[in-house]
Amino acid sequence: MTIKIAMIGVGLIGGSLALCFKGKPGITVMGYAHLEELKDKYIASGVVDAATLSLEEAVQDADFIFLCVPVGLLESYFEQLSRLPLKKGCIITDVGSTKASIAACAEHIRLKEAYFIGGHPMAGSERAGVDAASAVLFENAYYVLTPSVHVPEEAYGRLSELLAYTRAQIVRVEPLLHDDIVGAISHLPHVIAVALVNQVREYNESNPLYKMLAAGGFRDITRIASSDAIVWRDILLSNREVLLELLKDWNSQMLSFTTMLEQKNGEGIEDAFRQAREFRSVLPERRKGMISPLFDLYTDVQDAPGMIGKIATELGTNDINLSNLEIIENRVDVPGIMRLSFRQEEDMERAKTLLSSLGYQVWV
Ligand SMILES: NC(=O)c1ccc[n+]([C@@H]2O[C@H](COP(=O)([O-])OP(=O)(O)OC[C@H]3O[C@@H](n4cnc5c(N)ncnc54)[C@H](O)[C@@H]3O)[C@@H](O)[C@H]2O)c1
Ligand SMILES: O=C(O)C(=O)C[C@]1(C(=O)O)C=C[C@@H](O)C=C1
Repeated sequence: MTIKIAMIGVGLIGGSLALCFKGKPGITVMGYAHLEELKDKYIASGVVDAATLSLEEAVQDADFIFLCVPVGLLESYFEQLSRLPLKKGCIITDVGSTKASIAACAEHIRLKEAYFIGGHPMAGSERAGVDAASAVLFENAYYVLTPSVHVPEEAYGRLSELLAYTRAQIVRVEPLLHDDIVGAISHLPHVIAVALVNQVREYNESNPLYKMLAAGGFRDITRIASSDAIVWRDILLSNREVLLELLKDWNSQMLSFTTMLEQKNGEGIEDAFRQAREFRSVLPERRKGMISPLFDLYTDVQDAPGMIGKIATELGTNDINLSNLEIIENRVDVPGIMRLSFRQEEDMERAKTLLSSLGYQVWV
């Protein structure tokens, strides 16, 4: 039996899903591109089996259709699909970071022979486009599905079964609840990161020392400020009402810090840090693999040509799986100058033993 999957939008998320499915038994992945140059790029990058500029051709006889475009385009694509001949029992799903608006749209435009199941993989990155796609992006991440009451269990089961290729863990959530929660843990943090970077950017205009001294703390909290402008414009506008409430609460949090500082309330500040640390320490372990390697090792290496290659070769020769290697430009917050990241703790331990035995100073 063959399964045809149509990916509408083959960027970071669509491309990563395509990579999870492509080459699996009986599966063919067809990408839809709205621009000629993208069609060629999707094919050249090897992320899909085939690509087309025709939406009709992309979805013809498809068993699954994934809408992986910015949230602001979801409803228009859903509407176009509802007018096209689709295979009986076809499942349309999306990956949008908000779920209420597309759920309402699917409620309004009832499909005849197909089913809609909203989806949202809780993994991503600040990068965009097919070049950023990765087959391991969703590994161990949660993948939210928001089926309406009209979706038969059989269809939900078929989609869940396909998504097993992502190695993500499926979780079922109501669309409105999804938007409340994801608003707080994803959308608000993006707003805060962007606002913070822009605040510092303005200070930096009068003194470039700001940029120069920006260390780990600033980088840690602002990575997501580099996210794609169009994707995030759409997410924020789609979850506007939730965000307006969240921002009110955020302003209260800021006001509380202002008051504590005005009143020199050290105890209050300590409490705030302690409570935050306690809550953060019980968050589930970092789940996704691509940009958040689990086990980091730091080593001090001489600034000499070939050092990186030498270390990488030693690890490779000893069958130690290195996930990422980074030269740290700013050393204030970490002990070494090279960060080696491993997906397996065992690999990290073996690397530590090996590099120590070769005379490198190593910190975990
Ligand atoms: N970035 C993340 O971390 C993340 C995580 C989970 C879900 N999402 C959601 O995934 C969806 C895609 O985001 P992404 O991060 O993959 O963005 P992306 O920019 O990497 O990919 C978007 C894709 O849509 C295509 N596209 C743009 N306009 C189009 C149009 N008019 N018609 C057809 N295709 C068009 C782009 O060419 C690109 O291939 C969004 O809905 C986003 O909310 C993003
Ligand atoms: O890790 C990141 O860079 C992300 O922004 C991923 C992230 C998030 O906020 O956690 C962003 C958007 C999503 O819809 C899901 C996940």
